Amino acid sequence: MSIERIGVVGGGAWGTALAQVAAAGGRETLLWAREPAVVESINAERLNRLFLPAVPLSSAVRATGELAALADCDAVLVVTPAQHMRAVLAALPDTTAPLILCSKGIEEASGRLLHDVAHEVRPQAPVAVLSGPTFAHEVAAGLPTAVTLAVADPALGATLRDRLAVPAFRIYLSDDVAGAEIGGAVKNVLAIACGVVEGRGLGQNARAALIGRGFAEMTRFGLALGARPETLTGLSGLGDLVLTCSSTSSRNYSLGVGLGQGRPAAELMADRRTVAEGAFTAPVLKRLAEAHGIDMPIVAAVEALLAGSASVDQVLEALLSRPPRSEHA
Ligand SMILES: NC(=O)c1ccc[n+]([C@@H]2O[C@H](COP(=O)([O-])OP(=O)(O)OC[C@H]3O[C@@H](n4cnc5c(N)ncnc54)[C@H](O)[C@@H]3O)[C@@H](O)[C@H]2O)c1
Ligand SMILES: O=P(O)(O)OC[C@H](O)CO
Repeated sequence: MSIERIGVVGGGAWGTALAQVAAAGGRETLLWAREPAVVESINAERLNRLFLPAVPLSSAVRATGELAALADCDAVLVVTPAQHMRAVLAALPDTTAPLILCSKGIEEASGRLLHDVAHEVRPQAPVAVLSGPTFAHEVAAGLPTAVTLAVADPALGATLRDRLAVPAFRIYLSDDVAGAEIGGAVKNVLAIACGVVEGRGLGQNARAALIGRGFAEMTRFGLALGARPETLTGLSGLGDLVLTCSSTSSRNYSLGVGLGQGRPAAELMADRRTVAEGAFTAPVLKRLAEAHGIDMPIVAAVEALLAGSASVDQVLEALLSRPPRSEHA
């Protein structure tokens, strides 16, 4: 199987950065963007003025507002916000090209992981997941980055890796598709919690404690849903958790900082153009954890803050007054 022409669905920061990677070496890459202003600024100025304004784009990246234009792509990177993925996949032209899901989240209405959504909507297409510690602006600027590419078929994985990898964008293969997705979805919720710690001035010990205990929650949830431990300790799990929990470059962490400063979630979410996926993942993750009998108190605290059903001081009090337990229980 030869993969030359890559399509990218989603002209936000991450879709644009991935289009830049796919266009390395001057190979034509077609980016579908929902906003006509994004299509226009990429084609006319080589810039995505709305979502990634600081990085000049390769002339091999071409933008379109028509999903039908992706019909003859050999592979399609899907980079919409998680809650819109089903609708956009359903609107894609009839293609059996591999779909590489690059979004991080869980579908709120169904509780399904995104690769399950993709299999349901596009049963003929092979599905892969690309995830890991990746701030879009750094990838687009060519800074060194490593990711997990998870796909059931190792031959397809190798073909996709060989087409997409460049020296500064290292791709590690895995066949643990669910595991790669779970790390990326859960870390966004935990990053909100770490932002709250900063916003409320709780200190760096507290942030490290949240990363450690948050990782315990990610591990419990992941193992219950069939993820492998080495996936959760790898790039798409612990690697991404560390990145997102320690930088205001993260939209999720920044949202948490605002919550920690006592600003209401509704105010912080209003008029947001960019997506903080953890805000949509938290309620469905809490629901799934309860349904599976998995203890996830940090996730529950973030959900309560976002829903406005508890204050920062109340969730802090609840977390600190939990009965002592074994670290490994
Ligand atoms: N930005 C990053 O550094 C980064 C890195 C890795 C993964 N991701 C993931 O990639 C996904 C996309 O994030 P992003 O950062 O590229 O987005 P963004 O925040 O830069 O932009 C928002 C995106 O949402 C799209 N959108 C809004 N309403 C829509 C609708 N109704 N239907 C379809 N699309 C709609 C916009 O067109 C735009 O592409 C998210 O799941 C995110 O977690 C982002
Ligand atoms: O800005 P965030 O919080 O969506 O994080 C971006 C990436 O997922 C980091 O890997």
